[in-house]
Amino acid sequence: MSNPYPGYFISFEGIDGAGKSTHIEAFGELMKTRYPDRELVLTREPGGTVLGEQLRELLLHTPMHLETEAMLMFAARREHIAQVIEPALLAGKIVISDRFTDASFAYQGGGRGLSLDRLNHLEQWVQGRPDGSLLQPNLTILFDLPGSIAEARRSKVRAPDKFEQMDLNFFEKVRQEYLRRAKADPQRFHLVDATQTQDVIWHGLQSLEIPL
Ligand SMILES: Nc1ncnc2c1ncn2[C@@H]1O[C@H](COP(=O)(O)OP(=O)(O)OP(=O)(O)O)[C@@H](O)[C@H]1O
Ligand SMILES: Cc1cn([C@H]2C[C@H](O)[C@@H](COP(=O)(O)O)O2)c(=O)[nH]c1=O
Repeated sequence: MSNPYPGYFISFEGIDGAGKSTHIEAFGELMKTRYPDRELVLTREPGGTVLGEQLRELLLHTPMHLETEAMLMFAARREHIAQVIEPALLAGKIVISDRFTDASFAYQGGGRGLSLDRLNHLEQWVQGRPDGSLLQPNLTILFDLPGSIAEARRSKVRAPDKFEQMDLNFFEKVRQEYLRRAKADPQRFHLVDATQTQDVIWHGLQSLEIPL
């Protein structure tokens, strides 16, 4: 079901190091140029609110039970939706989020092995609307990259957080769950072959049709 909001919601997804952050701001600028009448909200998960950023600190640096981790991801998301995403969409804005619920299915589900049933329940709770539909991005841009290439790219830039310390097998499972979800919902997902050069990827993003 399509979103009933006048705004438009885009999420960027992919395993750590796939190249989302490299492109997200430029993509936001592109949206501003293309749709000057629309305000843009650039945000991220976990995060996007004061509480969400505090939860992000905990989630990225503190070991915890898998179910605690999943519930905190969704708690941060609930706050994000209530304070940022839904008001912006109701006001007709374009929202671009660096990650959303697909990340929970990919990381806590595919990567760590939490049952998809549990995640579906949390998703219903947090994103369910009175008419029974779910708040979902209109478009999800998935940067797909083998874990080994992402690992090499990551190691050049920064000290790893809790997730980035996971091994290749973890990231391959995360990647496969992202790909499974993309295959199950081809209308929402746009798959980017992130092995390509930044220029080629950027060119592809520029020619993406956004039905606004
Ligand atoms: N197409 C590309 N080819 C080669 N290197 C790239 C490409 N895209 C991004 N990089 C480099 O890879 C590194 C990781 O990119 P980036 O930070 O954008 O990944 P990310 O998906 O946002 O990761 P995270 O989710 O962990 O924040 C950066 O050093 C970036 O310059
Ligand atoms: C939303 C969300 C995120 N994660 C993980 C994925 C990443 O490793 C970090 C966020 O770091 P980034 O540099 O901003 O990409 O959090 C997760 O495991 N589950 C989620 O729902």
